[in-house]
Amino acid sequence: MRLTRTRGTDVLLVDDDEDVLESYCHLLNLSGYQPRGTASPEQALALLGADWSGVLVSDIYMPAMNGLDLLARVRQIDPDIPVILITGHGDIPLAVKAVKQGAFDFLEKPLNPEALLDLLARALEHRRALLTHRNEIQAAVEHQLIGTSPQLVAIRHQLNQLAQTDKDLMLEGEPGTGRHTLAHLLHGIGERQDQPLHLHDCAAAPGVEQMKESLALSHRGTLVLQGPARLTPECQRWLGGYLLEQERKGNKAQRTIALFEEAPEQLVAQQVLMPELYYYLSQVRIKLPRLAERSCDIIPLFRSFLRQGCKRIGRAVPQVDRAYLETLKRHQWPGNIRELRNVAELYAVGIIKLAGVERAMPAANAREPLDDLVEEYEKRIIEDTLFLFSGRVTEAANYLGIPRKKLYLRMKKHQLDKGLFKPSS
Ligand SMILES: Nc1ncnc2c1ncn2[C@@H]1O[C@H](COP(=O)(O)OP(=O)(O)OP(=O)(O)O)[C@@H](O)[C@H]1O
Repeated sequence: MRLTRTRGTDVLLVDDDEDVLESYCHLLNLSGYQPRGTASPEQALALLGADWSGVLVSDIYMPAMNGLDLLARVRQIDPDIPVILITGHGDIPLAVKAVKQGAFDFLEKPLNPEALLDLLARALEHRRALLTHRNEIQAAVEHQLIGTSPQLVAIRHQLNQLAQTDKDLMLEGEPGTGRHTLAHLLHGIGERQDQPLHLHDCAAAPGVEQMKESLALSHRGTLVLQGPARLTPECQRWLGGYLLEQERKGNKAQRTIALFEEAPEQLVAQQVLMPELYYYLSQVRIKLPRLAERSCDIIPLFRSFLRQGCKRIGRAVPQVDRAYLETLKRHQWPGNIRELRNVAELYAVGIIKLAGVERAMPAANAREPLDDLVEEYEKRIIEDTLFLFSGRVTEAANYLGIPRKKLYLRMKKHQLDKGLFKPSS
């Protein structure tokens, strides 16, 4: 019996006895399956891929490769391909060993056809549900993380894999590089998605008792630690012990994601991050690059934020000239993606930043006296910025690069009330 590919095949059978293969295939064909059989485990392995939606059924005793070795090799291709092993009559210890090593289940010889069909139906359903879930995760990650740089592609891949585990981890990166975005995304695509995500500001709540409160608030969900090096040494040691204990126990009370702004190794060297907490958290780590280090993502991000900004205020997406896009690419982006988002949102409301000197969109009407135009322009910029920061004057002043007091004076001159820009609740 020769195999060419697994497409269209939902059950792959492996047995060194060709007659047995024939009879299994016959039974499965009659039951509506699309089986393929092979006497060669190597050939079966060559046919499998990580996205195959079928089930592998194999004899455990074969001269070329025993079923347990075949199982281990299948798990290297995709640990979730269901493998059903056929054991000798009464060989329960071996069957139990196979299940411990990841087999979906086992059946004893002589095979009971009904039991085989029943088990196959369950295994296929399980596999299909798992692949659907995997695809959903992938789609969510693709949709929410914009960018095609090699760094971002690697991060997406890491996220897809992490979403299928319950591992605690550390996320390192400068502010604005997307640490909170990744933490929320991981929570949203993982098994704890229906439970709370709780943010713990370690500088504001550094003690053990405060940590215990946050652990209770994130029970069954996700705890995001913002800057764990700001916790007291006592709290860090306590937390390190708690997390380790939870991991040993299995079935953790919550998943913990620690966000770092500085390199954790440096914090350990400075003796502000306790080694026990560092070693525990550093088992899984994702490093987010600065935006300037992945410049090919700048334009797609800008365009996406611009589209979102325009949609929110109900304006058509404006044309962006090439020279301006070049300016964006050359900028160093000390505030990373957050800064880019602000620039794109200002662009959406008509303010062009970063073009060497800030300039407005070409004036539609230049017949008024210059002073009036300048006044009008200043008022519009202040309005737009207040709109962008939802009436938060300090942030708007920082953005415009003027002292808060000066902004208040200009707001008074133009009779602008910050309350008008606050989102209505
Ligand atoms: N890959 C990405 N694709 C699209 N948007 C992103 C991406 N990464 C981050 N963002 C957006 O950039 C902004 C900043 O991201 P985020 O808040 O996650 O950064 P951060 O590193 O946690 O910094 P901060 O602590 O300042 O919030 C957010 O508006 C977020 O939606």
